[in-house]
Amino acid sequence: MSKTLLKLDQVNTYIDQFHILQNVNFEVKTGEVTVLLGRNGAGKTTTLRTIMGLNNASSGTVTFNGENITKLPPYKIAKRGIGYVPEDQGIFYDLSVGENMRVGMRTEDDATKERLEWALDLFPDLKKFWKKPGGQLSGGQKQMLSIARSYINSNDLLLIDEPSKGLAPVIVEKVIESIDKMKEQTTVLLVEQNFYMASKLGDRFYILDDGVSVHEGSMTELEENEEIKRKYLGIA
Ligand SMILES: Nc1ncnc2c1ncn2[C@@H]1O[C@H](COP(=O)(O)OP(=O)(O)OP(=O)(O)O)[C@@H](O)[C@H]1O
Repeated sequence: MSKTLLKLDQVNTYIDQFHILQNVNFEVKTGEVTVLLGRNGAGKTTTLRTIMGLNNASSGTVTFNGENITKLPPYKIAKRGIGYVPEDQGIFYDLSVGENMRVGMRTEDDATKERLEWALDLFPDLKKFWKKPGGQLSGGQKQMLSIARSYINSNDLLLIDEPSKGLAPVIVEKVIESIDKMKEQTTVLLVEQNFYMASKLGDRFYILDDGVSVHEGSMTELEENEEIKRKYLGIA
């Protein structure tokens, strides 16, 4: 059995007066890709933001690598080894591709440079447009920059929010290929509405419905369960 890297235990998060996450429980195991699924507004992004400390859990515990990180500020959580690729990608539009990468670097040691080389081999467009402003990249290139930037630090866990959003099928394939390569080295928690991508990459799944974790299991079990797919994901 692989080790639990991240655990959410009875997590509740409010945004203003709205009770968004309601006793959310789930685990991410080292070396796996865990996919968080659910309809629009189910609370997937809020879950990632709560893990990163960008939304505060009002009760419950987030444990990472055996440490309670629930009350830590976001920069400390990032330093513990969690990379975040937000839904809006978080690109600095006026900075070049190279500057966006350097801003994201925790250190510039040899290991980081090696990871940067690896990421640029994976996404040759980033090398090609190294000096181009981030704002001028295509949607797919911005997604690649955001993923590559999270990868160059030595993180134990990457949180990736809907990487397929707005991308053409051919670019979705490219993003799948890149996450597939990254998962050999980093554990991933993926939020994804594109079931094709989720099933290609995922080992385990959790479904959120109205802020409540309602189902979990192996991705193979979900692929075969037409009822759950229809009820919570609106497919099949
Ligand atoms: N800043 C905010 N202020 C008020 N309500 C918010 C805010 N951010 C999120 N919400 C609400 O929280 C709920 C969960 O939103 P969240 O973005 O986590 O869902 P999601 O599952 O990621 O949805 P999607 O798949 O559409 O991105 C929604 O009802 C949303 O309207």
